[in-house]
Amino acid sequence: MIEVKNINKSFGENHVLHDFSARFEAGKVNLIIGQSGQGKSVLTKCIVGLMEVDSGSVLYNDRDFSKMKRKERKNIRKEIGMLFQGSALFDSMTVEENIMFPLKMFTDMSKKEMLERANTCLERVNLSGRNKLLPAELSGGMMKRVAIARAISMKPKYLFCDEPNSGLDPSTSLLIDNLIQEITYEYNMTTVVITHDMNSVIEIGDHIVFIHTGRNWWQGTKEEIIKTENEEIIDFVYASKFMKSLKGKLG
Ligand SMILES: Nc1ncnc2c1ncn2[C@@H]1O[C@H](COP(=O)(O)OP(=O)(O)OP(=O)(O)O)[C@@H](O)[C@H]1O
Repeated sequence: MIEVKNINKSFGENHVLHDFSARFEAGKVNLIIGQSGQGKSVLTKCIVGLMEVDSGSVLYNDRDFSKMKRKERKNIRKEIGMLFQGSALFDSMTVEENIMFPLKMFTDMSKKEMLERANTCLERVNLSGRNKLLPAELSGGMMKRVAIARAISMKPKYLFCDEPNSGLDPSTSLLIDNLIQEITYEYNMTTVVITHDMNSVIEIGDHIVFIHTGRNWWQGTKEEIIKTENEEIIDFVYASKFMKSLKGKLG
């Protein structure tokens, strides 16, 4: 579980996060949604320690990240898997080498152990036997699956996904969403997904945090978001007049 308590973050005069608090539970897909520029990326960077908060705290299973020394932070980072926008695979490395990269960096596993782990992860994302392919030989959906395999190679407790569906067609997006959901439940991970994709919200949103003006404006489940009368959410979810006209029918 990750708990964010009263975070404030400013850049000069620009006060981006205002007393932001939220809980992201283990074994759940937690979504952070909101319009552009509302603070989703800044919040996520503060949580994973890529940015320092001005005040407030971030707790990983009750361990206060902001009070930790460098070494302790490093240990927490080993427990975090990251799935970046656009997959961010190393072009010159094969599928297998990409997946083994974090293992080489952060563990003292033998080559044989790393290969075994890479094969297990590849199997989990339905890409068994594709070990020797280069990223250029993969489709966008396959690249994303390799990136997921790499993200879970260290058996993370926490998984962060930044716009996992960007650039994918609707059916491939659904496959990726389902895979993220399945591995979250299977490994009891605390998964945090930043997304603009309403299909993802409806498909996998166990817990949804809607960020608006840098505040935790609304939170709830996928069932609740469809029914809410919160004006800002309605504007976000049903962005067009056409979608607004469907609202009653969907609810
Ligand atoms: N490194 C930075 N230095 C200064 N200001 C920043 C920095 N990073 C973000 N900001 C500001 O913080 C605010 C929130 O940005 P953020 O990237 O978190 O928005 P977002 O909700 O993730 O938007 P998008 O959906 O477009 O990615 C913006 O006003 C942005 O200009």
